[in-house]
Amino acid sequence: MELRNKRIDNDTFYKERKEVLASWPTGKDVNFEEAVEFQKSIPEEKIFGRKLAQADAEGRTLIQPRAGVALYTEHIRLLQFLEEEGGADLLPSTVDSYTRLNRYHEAENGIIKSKESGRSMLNGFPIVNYGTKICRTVTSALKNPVQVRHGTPDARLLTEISIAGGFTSYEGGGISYNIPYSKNFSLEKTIMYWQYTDRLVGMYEEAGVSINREPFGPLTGTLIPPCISSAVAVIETLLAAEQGVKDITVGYGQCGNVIQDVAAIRSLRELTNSYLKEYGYDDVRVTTVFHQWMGGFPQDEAKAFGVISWGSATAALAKATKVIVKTPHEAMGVPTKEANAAGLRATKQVISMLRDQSLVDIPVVEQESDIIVRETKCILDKVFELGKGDLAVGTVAAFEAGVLDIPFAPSRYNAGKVLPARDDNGAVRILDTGHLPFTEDLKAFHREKLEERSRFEHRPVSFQMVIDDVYAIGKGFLVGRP
Ligand SMILES: CC[C@H]1O[C@@H](n2cnc3c(N)ncnc32)[C@H](O)[C@@H]1O
Repeated sequence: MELRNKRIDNDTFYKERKEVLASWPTGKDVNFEEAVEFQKSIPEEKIFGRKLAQADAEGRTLIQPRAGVALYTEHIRLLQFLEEEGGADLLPSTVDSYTRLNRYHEAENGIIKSKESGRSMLNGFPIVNYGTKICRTVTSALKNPVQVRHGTPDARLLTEISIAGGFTSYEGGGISYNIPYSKNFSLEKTIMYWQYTDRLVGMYEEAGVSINREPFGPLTGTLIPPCISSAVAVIETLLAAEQGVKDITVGYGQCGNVIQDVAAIRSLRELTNSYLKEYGYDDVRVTTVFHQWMGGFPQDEAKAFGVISWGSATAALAKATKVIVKTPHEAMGVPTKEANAAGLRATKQVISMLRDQSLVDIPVVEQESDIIVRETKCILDKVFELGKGDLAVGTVAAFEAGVLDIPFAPSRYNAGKVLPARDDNGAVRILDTGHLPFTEDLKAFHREKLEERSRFEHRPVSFQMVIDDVYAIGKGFLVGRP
């Protein structure tokens, strides 16, 4: 089948679905009509998109951790602890790395070793191996809505079992779970795999079951200019909407300059709504998610709480619908449930104290937001042009041409020519625009911002600034000063 941004027809979908459900034994337990009935039996307060919509309407920021362990009994205990002791408003199930690569045999071994050793030998929850019934045991044991978080280029079977298993939200996308995560995975293939995922969500929507979808905003989490993460988020939103998805949360990873971060959330919401409207998807609900600092973390737990609180404050001041919470064990690896709950409590404390304040409409944020909107439109207009109007085809062509280019991404399909560096206030600017289709005035804006830093530091604008900014975090700073 050729790549096209077109709703997958039923015959094609059902033919592919047979192969997908046969790709691991637990796939045979998935029955769409039965799963629809199960999803309809889930209480209102556990429907992910409903809770997001309510918070958005009230201008509140919900808190959500990442969490996942190998044994499902332990996973239930972990998630119950995070909602009881951590105060999580929304729950995750972070999937293990083997499952993300469709290596279910190794995930199976991980479960066995975990049972033998009494500790989690996987870095997440292996949804495919457990299958529908056990997933329902997990999701039914919790008070709050539960979302599947992962990083899977071919997530078709994972989607089937996740939704049948009672999860009411699903993260990821054909670009955001490929380019930042994989080296050799064909972008064309992952876009098509994620069209399958979104078509399945669309079919649940048509059957009266609303599943929230969340493209992965942070991408590589390293100095990502807001216009690049916004362009990817809008593309994945439009591709999902074409398949019938009606409930979308677009995301962004904290970069560190508060004005720019607040502007990034403001412009992301504006861009997503305007592009949905422009392309005729008038009935898609849009919310936003802010990811706390995705860069390196200090080992010292008190310092880590400082980073967590800073991300919490920015999320609150940006009026993000939800914030993804880090833990004081971030520098070490998979956190204990206690550390995870502590990160949540610190976050809720800051979010609550700042709930009556906002920076969204202050002039400097509006100015920064306008820049991001103009930059993102330059990119997206070129993507549509390269695709001769077809967004999916245009996306593949845009990566080939370097029009879409994600800094520090491992994928061979990524040009890797765009070089970001921080300006004198720590905002992420673009030192080398590569093949980004920016207008001259936008290029001049970035050059001038970096010249300001150059004058302050008495050194030329150079690649050394990029290196210094990457290493600055480890020294507890944002801007890598000489
Ligand atoms: C996107 C990367 C983020 O996911 C986090 N992460 C990955 N696996 C788990 C896990 N199993 N439990 C908690 N956090 C996790 C990791 O610490 C990092 O902050």
